[in-house]
Amino acid sequence: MARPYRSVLYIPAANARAMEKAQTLPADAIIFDLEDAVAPAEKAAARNALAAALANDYGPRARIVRINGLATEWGPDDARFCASLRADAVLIPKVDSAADLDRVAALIPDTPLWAMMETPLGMLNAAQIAAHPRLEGMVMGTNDLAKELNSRFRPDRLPMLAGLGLCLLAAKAHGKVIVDGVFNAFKDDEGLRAECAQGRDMGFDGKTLIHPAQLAIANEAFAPTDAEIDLARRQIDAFRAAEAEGKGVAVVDGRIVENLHVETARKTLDRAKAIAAMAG
Ligand SMILES: CC(C)(COP(=O)(O)OP(=O)(O)OC[C@H]1O[C@@H](n2cnc3c(N)ncnc32)[C@H](O)[C@@H]1OP(=O)(O)O)[C@@H](O)C(=O)NCCC(=O)NCCSC(=O)C[C@H](O)C(=O)O
Ligand SMILES: [Mg+2]
Repeated sequence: MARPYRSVLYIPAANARAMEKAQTLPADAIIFDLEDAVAPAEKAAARNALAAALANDYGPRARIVRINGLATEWGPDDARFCASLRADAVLIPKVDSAADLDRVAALIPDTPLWAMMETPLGMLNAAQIAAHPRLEGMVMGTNDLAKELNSRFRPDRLPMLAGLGLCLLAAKAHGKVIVDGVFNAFKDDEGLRAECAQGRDMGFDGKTLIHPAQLAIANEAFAPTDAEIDLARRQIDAFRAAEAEGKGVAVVDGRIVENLHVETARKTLDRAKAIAAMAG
């Protein structure tokens, strides 16, 4: 992973103050939202505010712009606007199939694309969406998915697990970034911490967030712990020593270490390095 996506903060592009504030917030990435967080009457003004904001310096934070769907009255203008914008990626909402990506790719020839995974059809077509050559990342849209499923919000996210799993498998199969959905109760730190831990355990790269108060929790949850970094170093050293003795297996803390574990250990160290680089 070239850069971390532990914390991916949504900001309504109509909110100039929040966009200014984000230049110094400890977010790995920012989603400047032209879609659901912007009222219909503010769509055009939000585009102008966003163009002005993106002239500013967001440092190492990835700048992702979420457009409206092409089938809406604002989508085509958003796409044309993004074609001339210096953003790191364009995020397309409610992607049902790879054909949805083709349509946006034709209007935005250069910028990497990301897909909101938030419809039942999108879940079922996750593999073809993840395989799209212009796609760089996926974002779970668990609010829209819950709406489409008519499911209830539960702390264990049982109704979401099939969709989360399908998208994770698709993203990992094609080497794409995948970020978990938002936690709506932005004043409930314990609830957020538990949901971040679940997302990290499942294999997500990070979590989308709606408020700056959520950043520290996500950054901690999706970073390797000191214990994981220490273990990774010891596994690499032990395996190297075993190899020097002509063995293919080492033992660390009573557990076997093989080639595949060394690969995971190297990824852990790379991830820690990328996170340290974010801090400057
Ligand atoms: C949820 C909010 C409406 C709360 O706003 P507010 O009441 O203004 O919060 P605070 O007073 O606590 O704000 C304190 C300061 O922090 C700044 N702030 C607030 N939110 C953000 C933000 N997202 N990014 C950057 N800065 C932010 C305020 O400006 C205050 O600053 P200061 O003036 O210095 O005190 C609000 O947080 C909000 O609008 N959040 C984003 C909502 C959003 O983007 N929703 C759409 C994305 S979620 C989604 O669509 C998911 C998906 O599609 C799905 O289907 O699941
Ligand atoms: Mg949504």
